Amino acid sequence: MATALRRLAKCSVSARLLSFAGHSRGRRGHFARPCTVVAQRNFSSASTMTVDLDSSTGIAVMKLHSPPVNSLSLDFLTEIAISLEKLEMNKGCRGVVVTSALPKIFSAGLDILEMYGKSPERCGEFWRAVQEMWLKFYSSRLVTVAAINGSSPAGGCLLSMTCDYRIMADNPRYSIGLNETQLGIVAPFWFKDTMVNTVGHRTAEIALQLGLLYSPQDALKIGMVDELVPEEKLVSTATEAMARWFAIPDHARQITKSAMRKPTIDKLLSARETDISNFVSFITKDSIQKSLKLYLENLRKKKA
Ligand SMILES: CC/C=C\C/C=C\C/C=C\CCC/C=C/C(=O)SCCNC(=O)CCNC(=O)[C@H](O)C(C)(C)COP(=O)(O)OP(=O)(O)OC[C@H]1O[C@@H](n2cnc3c(N)ncnc32)[C@H](O)[C@@H]1OP(=O)(O)O
Repeated sequence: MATALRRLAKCSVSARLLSFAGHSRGRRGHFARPCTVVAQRNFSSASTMTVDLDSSTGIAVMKLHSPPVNSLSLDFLTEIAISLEKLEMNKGCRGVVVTSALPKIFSAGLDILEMYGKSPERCGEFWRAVQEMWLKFYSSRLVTVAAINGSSPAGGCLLSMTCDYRIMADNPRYSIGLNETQLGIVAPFWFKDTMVNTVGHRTAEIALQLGLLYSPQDALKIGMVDELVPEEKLVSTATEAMARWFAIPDHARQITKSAMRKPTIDKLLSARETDISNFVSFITKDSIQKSLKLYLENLRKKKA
């Protein structure tokens, strides 16, 4: 623990985030390199991720480790966003591979327990963290590659779709997609926009309404993921893929990325508070709370 805190302090950064979308604020500095950041929930619980930056390649690997299913709670979302921000501020870092340290699951999506039985204030705080994570990843100056080594429903799929490139383990037991409607909830406009930007309007229309979860093969067919590989080759393939992106001058790639994504980012930035109040009033409705309760019960029954 003491070692982890010391490493965290050593890696602490303070630089203005080089964000071409212009919405992020930060501090100036750099990591000691090579560097392992062990993010600690409340600085006292088990680690929720590791971030290893290889200073010789400029590639960081962010491994999510929040058992049992990497569900995205307020704390975990905040850790993820802060970790990306630290990498952004490190001039030695050019790209990040996001993957899971858990077997069979990339991320189970947003933590349903953050949306069930919580006060409106807490729901609002949670939703702001979801927005923040999306904004940071979608606008990142870094090359971002998702190495999807397990199932990735809803918010997990969203996280992967914020990346520049997605490689998934070719295992028919895994699935990926925005399945919100299956829970009786609705993917907000910026989840929808990210999906449309990834797979196109018609495919997104069908997938979102039906809350479809795709096998890796089907996800490849619709363009939700870009490549399938055997699981053991996932991280090495991601590192190789990164080389193609690194071959392009950073400024040209970043400006192009911004041109592609800025309208979608600006849409959320200009409606952030309204989006939070829409979420809070939607999620705290009795009928929606009942749907979430039922969904949670079914998850538990499935296990029993
Ligand atoms: C008018 C309105 C207009 C606009 C709307 C405005 C606003 C928008 C409103 C809402 C938007 C919300 C967007 C939501 C996004 C989401 O991400 S919701 C989460 C969706 N996720 C899922 O559906 C995944 C559910 N989980 C699973 O399918 C499986 O757990 C798994 C495939 C991921 C893993 O399977 P297994 O390995 O078999 O593991 P278990 O199922 O046994 O699970 C272990 C343990 O974990 C708990 N759990 C699983 N997922 C979650 C989760 N997402 N959150 C919290 N907890 C989760 C599960 O219940 C088990 O718990 P225990 O039984 O051990 O206590």
